[in-house]
Amino acid sequence: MAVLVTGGAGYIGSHTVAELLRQGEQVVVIDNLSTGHKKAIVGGTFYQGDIRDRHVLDAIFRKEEIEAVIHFAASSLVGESVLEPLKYYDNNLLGAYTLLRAMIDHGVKKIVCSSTAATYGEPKRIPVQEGDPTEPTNPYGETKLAMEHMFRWCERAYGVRSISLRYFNAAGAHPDGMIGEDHRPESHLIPLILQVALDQRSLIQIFGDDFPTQDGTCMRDYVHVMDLAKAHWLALQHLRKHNRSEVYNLGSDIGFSVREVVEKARLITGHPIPASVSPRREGDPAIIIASSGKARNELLWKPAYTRLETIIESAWNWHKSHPNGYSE
Ligand SMILES: NC(=O)c1ccc[n+]([C@@H]2O[C@H](COP(=O)([O-])OP(=O)(O)OC[C@H]3O[C@@H](n4cnc5c(N)ncnc54)[C@H](O)[C@@H]3O)[C@@H](O)[C@H]2O)c1
Ligand SMILES: O=c1ccn([C@@H]2O[C@H](COP(=O)(O)OP(=O)(O)O[C@H]3O[C@H](CO)[C@@H](O)[C@H](O)[C@H]3O)[C@@H](O)[C@H]2O)c(=O)[nH]1
Repeated sequence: MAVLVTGGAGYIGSHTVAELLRQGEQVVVIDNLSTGHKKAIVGGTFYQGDIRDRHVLDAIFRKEEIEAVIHFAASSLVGESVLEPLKYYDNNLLGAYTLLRAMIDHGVKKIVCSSTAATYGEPKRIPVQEGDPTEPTNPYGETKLAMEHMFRWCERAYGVRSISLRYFNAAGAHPDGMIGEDHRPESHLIPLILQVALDQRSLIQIFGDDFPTQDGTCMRDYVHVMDLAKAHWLALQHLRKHNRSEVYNLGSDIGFSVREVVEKARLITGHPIPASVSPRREGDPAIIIASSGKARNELLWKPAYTRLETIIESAWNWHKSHPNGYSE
């Protein structure tokens, strides 16, 4: 039996495929390569296709023996989602719906899916726990929350069990140096900062310094992509053993401001990394920091790369050795 990974050519998906293969799982990947890279798929059987295309899904479910699905395929940029909300309803909600419908029709009843800290919006308390209010401040978080709810309703009606993993800010790269982050255009803070360190950009723009935080810049919880990958395998094991739906936060449980991230990157790269302050980016909450105690207790998740220095160093190793990402 195989695990179907949607979005396995993407950043977090490709690291999870590597981890699943290391654990001895059979892997099948579906990806439309809209933001992913064929070179990032380190093994398994690859189908190039769109999860909103029922014919492709039917062909995969008929041909492969799929036991469970790990679902990454989505659009995931906060700023873009404010400018193009319908793209998010289409890809994230219609995508999840079409996938779920196909799973049900083919008798596949386990799914681990990528959710996000953006489901909380501006958290009511820090660190944020899974039972806290979810009030997204952007369409991206809204569509991921709707996806979570859809899975929960389908548990009762069709017996589908889901684990939704709400990741905080993914960063870092595989220690082997074979895969890493390559988004085009890049919009995430750490890779953008490292592009400045590689002299590919002249400066990093800090989106707002008037937030209610210690230095006025947004605070985020950065979690290593290898730790996220491991959590997916643990979640799959949990579903196999307990057959129960759950939601888990996945973060390092420590917050760093944008200025602190820039400062740490200066120390690690030895580059001055010029920065300038520009207006706030719409949809950005001031502070998001996880409480990941539930995942640590129930999934026995033990993140190995929790220090921000280690996370930035690992990303820096990838960017230095692949200055043009997968294009080389
Ligand atoms: N990167 C983060 O910090 C972060 C944080 C929280 C949640 N997430 C979630 O994790 C998941 C993966 O994020 P990522 O950073 O690896 O993104 P990514 O863009 O690198 O990966 C997404 C992959 O899905 C594919 N894809 C997109 N739409 C598709 C479709 N309709 N059919 C088939 N393939 C499709 C893309 O080609 C890409 O390979 C997303 O669901 C995202 O919302 C990411
Ligand atoms: O050039 C930049 C880019 C980002 N930021 C700031 O840096 C922080 C992190 O931004 P970014 O790396 O774009 O991540 P987020 O917008 O926090 O979103 C990420 O983290 C979320 C979970 O917290 C996920 O849901 C999203 O998919 C993922 O893109 C935010 O405060 C941004 O305003 C800047 O100041 N300048």
